[in-house]
Amino acid sequence: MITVRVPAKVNVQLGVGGLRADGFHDLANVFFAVALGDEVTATSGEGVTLTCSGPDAGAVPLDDSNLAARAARLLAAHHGIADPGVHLHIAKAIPVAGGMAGGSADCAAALVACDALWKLDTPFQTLLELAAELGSDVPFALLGGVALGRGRGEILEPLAVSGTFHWVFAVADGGLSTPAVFRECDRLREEAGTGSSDTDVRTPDADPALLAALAEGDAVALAAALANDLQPAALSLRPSLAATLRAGTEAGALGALVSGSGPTCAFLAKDAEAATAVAAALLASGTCRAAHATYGPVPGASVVS
Ligand SMILES: C[C@@](CO)(OP(=O)(O)O)[C@H](O)COP(=O)(O)OP(=O)(O)OC[C@H]1O[C@@H](n2ccc(N)nc2=O)[C@H](O)[C@@H]1O
Ligand SMILES: Nc1ncnc2c1ncn2[C@@H]1O[C@H](COP(=O)(O)OP(=O)(O)O)[C@@H](O)[C@H]1O
Repeated sequence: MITVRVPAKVNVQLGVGGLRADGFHDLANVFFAVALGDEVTATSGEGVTLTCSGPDAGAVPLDDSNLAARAARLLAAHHGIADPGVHLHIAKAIPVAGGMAGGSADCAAALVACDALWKLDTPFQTLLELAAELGSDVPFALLGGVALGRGRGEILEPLAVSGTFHWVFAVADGGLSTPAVFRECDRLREEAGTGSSDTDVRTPDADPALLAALAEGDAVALAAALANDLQPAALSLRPSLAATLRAGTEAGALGALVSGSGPTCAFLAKDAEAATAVAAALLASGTCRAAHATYGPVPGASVVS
C-alpha cells in the first residue's frame, strides 16, 4: 500500500495570452503549492478502481474520466503493462472545480503512487512528460514549491522563495468550469474591442516585482503584486465572489484574488494568527461555504512514509 500526499495550488500571477489555434492560451502562470491537499492511496487490485472520501466526494467522478484513473492507465501503457491492477482511494480535501487544481493534484499523486506500487522507477522527467499529456496543471502538482509555468502552463521553471507565506481559501458553493472561464475571458476581451486571439493579445510575462517579493519572502509586496487575468471572467460568471473578496480584505487580509479559474478566493495574511482571524471572519460573513487557513510553499506529490 502506498499513500501519496499532494498539494493544491494558488496562482499568485496568472497572465493569460490570446486564444491559440489549438484551443489553449499561452500563460505566465506563477503556481504556488499550499499545504491544503489530498491524499491518494494505491493498493493492489484488479483493473483500475476508485473510491473517494471527504466533504466534496459526491462531486468527484469515479469512472474512467477521473484524472487519477487516467494517470494509472497512461503510466501502465507507457511501460507496456497491458492489464494494470490498482485500487486508488482519494481522500479529498481540495475543493472540487474550485480553481485549486484538485483533479490535477490527484492525477499527479496517482502517477507517483502507481510508480511506487508497481516498482517502475520512472525517471522524474518522464513523469513530468506524462503529466503534461494529462493536463496543463498536472506537471506542477508533481513539482510543488513555486514555479513559473509557460506555454499552456506545462513548461515549468522552479522559482526561488524565502520563508513561508500564510493563506486563507474561501470555498464557494458549487464550482466553475475551467474551459467556460477561459471562454468568458475571450468574450470579455472581444466585448472590450481588444480582440482575443494570440495575434491580438501579447504573450504575458512574469512580473519582476512579484518574483522579487517571493524571493525576499515579503508578504506585503507579494500581496500588492497578486494578479489574475481570469478574475474578471470568474466575477462575470459568479458576481457574488466580489462580496467574498471584500469580506476577506475588510477582515485584514494583505491581498485577495480569485484562485485560478475560481470560484475559490485566496487571501494572503501577515502571519498564521492573522490567517486564522481572516478565516473566522470570512465564515462569519456568510460569503463562503468554508474557509481554510493554510501555508506554503510545500513540496509536490510525495510518498508518505
Ligand atoms: C486555469 C488553470 C490555472 O492554473 O487552472 P484551474 O484554475 O482551472 O485549476 C489552468 O490553466 C487550467 O489547467 P487544467 O485544468 O490542467 O486545464 P486542461 O485540462 O489542460 O485544459 C482544460 C481546458 O482549459 C482551457 N485552457 C487550459 C489551459 C490553458 N493554458 N489554456 C486554456 O484555454 C482549454 O479550454 C482546455 O480545453
Ligand atoms: N480526481 C478528481 N478530483 C476532482 N475532480 C476531478 C477529478 N478527476 C476528474 N475531475 C473532474 O474535473 C473537474 C475539475 O475539477 P478540479 O480539478 O477539482 O477543478 P479546477 O480545474 O477548477 O482546479 C471536476 O468537475 C470533475 O468533473
